[in-house]
Amino acid sequence: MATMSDVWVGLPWPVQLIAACFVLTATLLITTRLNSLSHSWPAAAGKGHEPPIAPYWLPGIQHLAAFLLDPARTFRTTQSKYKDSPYTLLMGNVKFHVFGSPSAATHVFARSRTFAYEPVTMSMLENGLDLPVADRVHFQIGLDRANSAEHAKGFVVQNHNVWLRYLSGEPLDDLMQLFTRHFHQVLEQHLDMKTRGWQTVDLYQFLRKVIFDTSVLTFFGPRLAQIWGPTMWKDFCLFNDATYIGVRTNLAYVLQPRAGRARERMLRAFEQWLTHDSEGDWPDKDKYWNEEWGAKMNWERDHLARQFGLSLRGRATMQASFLFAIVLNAAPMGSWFTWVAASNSDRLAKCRAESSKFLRPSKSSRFDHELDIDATQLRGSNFMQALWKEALRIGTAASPARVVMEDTELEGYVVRKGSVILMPTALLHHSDLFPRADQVDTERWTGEDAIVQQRSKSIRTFGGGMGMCSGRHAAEQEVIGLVSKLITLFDIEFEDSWKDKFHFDPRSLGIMHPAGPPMVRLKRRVL
Ligand code: HEM
Repeated sequence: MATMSDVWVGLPWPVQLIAACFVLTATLLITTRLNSLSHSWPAAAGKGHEPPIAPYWLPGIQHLAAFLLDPARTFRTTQSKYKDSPYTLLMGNVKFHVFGSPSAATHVFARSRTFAYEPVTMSMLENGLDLPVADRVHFQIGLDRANSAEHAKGFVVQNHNVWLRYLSGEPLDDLMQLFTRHFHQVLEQHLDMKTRGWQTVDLYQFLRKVIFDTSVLTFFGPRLAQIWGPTMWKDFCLFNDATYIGVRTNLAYVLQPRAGRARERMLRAFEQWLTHDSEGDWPDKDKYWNEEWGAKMNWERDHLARQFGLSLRGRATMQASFLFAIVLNAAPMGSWFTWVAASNSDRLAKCRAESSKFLRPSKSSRFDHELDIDATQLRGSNFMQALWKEALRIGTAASPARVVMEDTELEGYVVRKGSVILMPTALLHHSDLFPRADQVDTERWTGEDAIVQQRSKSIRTFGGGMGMCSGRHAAEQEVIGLVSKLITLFDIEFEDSWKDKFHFDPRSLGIMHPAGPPMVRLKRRVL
């Protein structure tokens, strides 16, 4: 009778090779899984343990592949195994502790020395935008935190404060009025505003382009598009689309050379844009905007960057990172918020009624469709605010991250220096505080009771603490204003497959973009 070894010897060598590889791989995977299982048992809080490590199969890569493929599903399925306890995902041997409770997020965001956001920004600038090595020192933590005088703080904090100053209050209202004027001008270029017939568009791509063109003109003035040239839009899309992986590793632009070249063209355009009269003062006659710089904050940020001695490429990176921040999320939010407002007839009727309170025909006679926004009335519209919160809650994929700077305790668990705290909105926005969490329900946000406040504290679309999105008020005015105008000016019909459901692509950095084109038909309304 033939033994196993006789059978093995009788096999052709390619089959032997495949079988040997299979056995080796299976052994490696099973050993890794068994080894990881031994660290994965839930540990009680207050006993000096780190959050348990969720089991994994792949050595080295650990949870990275699952996380990149579908972060929200990875967070939710793993959380369901650990009930209310935090847990740890390992990616490239770095520990990412996942905390899904609003109280943990509040604690972390309030302690920016222990849980730092600078390394997160640095990763984006280093990987996504290839910040020159010599400039990186200005983004490292520890240079400035102890100083209280503004001029003695480091670049990151001073730069953040410039954003805060210009993206709130009067400077923001001024900028948003300009945004509104530019929006009408850009809309004319993308839709036939004269016809009363139906026009079909891919809502996402259409709004993405409208928001991009309007933002470039409003925030950077007309020179940037002239310098960048005809490849501007394509370059930005190539760069933006590669950046899901690109914020994590610069390899994304090596493996996708077209995206790498597009990024290079973008940075060169910004370099050239910066080399005009850049040593000069801000002219007294221009309040918050001029054609050279667009928004005054760009001039002020560049002034700061020059004071700190950043290279020309470093300064270009700073400006490009702002372009990325203003378009990345506002564009998908535009199409998703349109769907939230217009896909349901009750909501649409309410939105139109509310919009009529803060939109008014423009005094300018440029376009018959031009509407001005009363920002104070907009902020006071409870219904629009509730709808905005629901849209942020459901549409966000982001997981704000902070790097642990010293060994400490969080919610009774030990977290060690060098590990990362992740606070996924996939958990925070879908907790028990939000029954039927996948459905848009503005009623969740009515009343002043404690539960509404608790819900508000759970919404972390804009992050929190020192790294919190400085453009959150701008985003709110911009997107609510733009969508209100769209539903006021047009009847909107979604294609059948989008009527009842918006299909999200979970592989998104902040707000989820749609999976596939949400086709809509638009027809001018008689106002
Ligand atoms: C719905 C749209 C938007 C979303 C969801 C969003 C979200 C975010 C998030 C999550 C961060 C990082 C926060 C953290 O790590 O804790 C961020 C940073 C930032 N965002 Fe936004 N953003 C949006 C629109 C905008 C707009 C329109 C602007 C500007 C006009 C803007 C300007 C910025 C800036 C400047 C930062 C960096 C803040 C800093 O490091 O000081 N964002 N944003």
